Amino acid sequence: MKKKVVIYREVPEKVVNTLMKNFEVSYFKNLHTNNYDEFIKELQHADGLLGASMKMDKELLDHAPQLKVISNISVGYDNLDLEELKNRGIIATNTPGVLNDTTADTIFGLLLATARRMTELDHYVKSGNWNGSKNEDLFGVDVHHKKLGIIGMGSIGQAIAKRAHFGFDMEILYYNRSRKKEAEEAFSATYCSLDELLTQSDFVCLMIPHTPETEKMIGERDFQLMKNSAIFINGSRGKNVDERALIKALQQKWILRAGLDVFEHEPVEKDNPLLTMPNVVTLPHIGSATKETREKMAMLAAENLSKALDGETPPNIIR
Ligand SMILES: NC(=O)C1=CN([C@@H]2O[C@H](COP(=O)(O)OP(=O)(O)OC[C@H]3O[C@@H](n4cnc5c(N)ncnc54)[C@H](O)[C@@H]3O)[C@@H](O)[C@H]2O)C=CC1
Ligand SMILES: O=C(O)C(=O)CO
Repeated sequence: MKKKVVIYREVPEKVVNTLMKNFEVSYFKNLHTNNYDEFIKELQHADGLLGASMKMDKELLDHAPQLKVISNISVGYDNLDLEELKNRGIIATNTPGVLNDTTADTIFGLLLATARRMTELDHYVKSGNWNGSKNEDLFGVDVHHKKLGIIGMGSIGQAIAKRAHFGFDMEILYYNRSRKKEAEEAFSATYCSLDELLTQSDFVCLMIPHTPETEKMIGERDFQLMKNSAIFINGSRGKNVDERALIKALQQKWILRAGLDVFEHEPVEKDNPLLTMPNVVTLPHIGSATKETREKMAMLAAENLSKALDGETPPNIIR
């Protein structure tokens, strides 16, 4: 009898077709309140689960007694309760590497858009306000030759550093759990303490995973340490930042602007004050979301899942 796989996210047709060759597949392209009960029913017999960002905790896992693998279509795995999975003997996998360049492009683009006020100016032109010469109140700040502080010099942090160093002549500071000699050699990056990074950087870019240790890692004290001219970019997870402190920092002008791809609650609440601040550029957690990269991620996730169910070692086991 074929093993059963449940997919709870939209994936390219070719991923579904590949999995259907070897497994019985239940595909929930759009999981919502109307089909959630059906999804829970399917979990009862699932051997593998493929998707992204759904919280996999004790309560959900109780509905999946024969589950052997959870394959995340993401590099971040803060949706998984790893301790609980370990206790149940469930393998977890993720999709590192294939999204580095795409995510770095998005986050660097967000940095540029925030510094040069591109969304504000787009609105200015489209709403017919461009009537004559442009005053200083529309000017942005330079990115090139400035100091970029990267918190989390992992794979994506390094792809951002590459763009900053080679494309924009930026000086790079970084803070990480351990030193990254390869980044020091490749991008002349300087390792420093978090406080040094915060006080010296013109741009602070957060690219760290969300763990209990990094929960609200950047808070009121950290924003106060930053320059009043600093631009804060979060491309990691919203929960790494104390969002109330960020709002206060922007309102009190402790920092100049922020570019955010991620929020404490996603989708972000419609009445979140960040959404009405002209000095904030927002994106809907879209860092890795290009057609090509999402396809690569889904294919890799399918490979991880297939290998685990076939009793082989998947390439990207989370340990
Ligand atoms: N906005 C988006 O669409 C995306 C967001 N992400 C987020 O970016 C994160 C980073 O991704 P990668 O660079 O691929 O991961 P990675 O594992 O290659 O890099 C993370 C770095 O953070 C460091 N680190 C971890 N905990 C730390 C701590 N407590 N203190 C200091 N350093 C610490 C690690 O040593 C590592 O160098 C993901 O976990 C995910 O949350 C990833 C992809 C897309
Ligand atoms: O991969 C991740 O962790 C994301 O946030 C989306 O690609």
